[in-house]
Amino acid sequence: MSEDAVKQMKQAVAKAAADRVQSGMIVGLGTGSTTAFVIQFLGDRLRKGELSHISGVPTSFQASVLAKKYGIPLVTLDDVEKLDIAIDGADEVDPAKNLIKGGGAAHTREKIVDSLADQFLVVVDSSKLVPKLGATFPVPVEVLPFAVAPVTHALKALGGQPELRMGVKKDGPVVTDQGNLVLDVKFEDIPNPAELEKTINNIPGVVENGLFVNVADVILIGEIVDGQPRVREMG
Ligand SMILES: O=C[C@H](O)[C@H](O)[C@H](O)COP(=O)(O)O
Repeated sequence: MSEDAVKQMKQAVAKAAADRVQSGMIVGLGTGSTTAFVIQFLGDRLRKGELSHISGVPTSFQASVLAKKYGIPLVTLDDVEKLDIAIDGADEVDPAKNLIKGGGAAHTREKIVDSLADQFLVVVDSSKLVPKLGATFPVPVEVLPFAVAPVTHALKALGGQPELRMGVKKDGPVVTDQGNLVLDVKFEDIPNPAELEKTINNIPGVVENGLFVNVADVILIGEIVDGQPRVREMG
């Protein structure tokens, strides 16, 4: 699939998601290349007067910067108890609507914000659909720097192959918005994602992992059909 085709799929699904937001809503703003388009489209709708009085809860520094750029007023979790909708991307989606997230190291805040929404809407291009979680993507695990060694041992004991995520255009490891590190853990098989999500989070020193089980309400998929971008909802 060409880069241009992937961009078209992301834009199509992002527009469909932004069109579902209504005036007055409190909206969780996800992180990543797909949700960057969502934030841009929400800004466009505000500017055109199609939408008014929305507030965004950003899931990362990136989302916050983009929301400010596109004129979306922001609130924090100190200001609101719940959200009307959260729109977020994913790295993998299985047929049961379970996800792997955290390719941008933002999964900790994303899980908090996404789980507080009345509706958690996931936006992906068709390349993210997998028959089973873990097929193409490792599970990102945010870890306190102090605990990287013991958490690495514990993840190996669970059958995973953890690798410290390294920076691009920055020497040394990726540091999350919370000041922690990320271990990307490849598992040969994830027979029970719900159980693995809980087991990993139970390791002392783990802040949060990127398995999102039973949290997504709606999955919108951008795809190319007969050369044209199209959006469908996972049944
Ligand atoms: O940490 C990042 C997030 O979980 C993203 O939502 C996820 O990595 C998908 O990003 P993208 O839309 O860029 O593929």
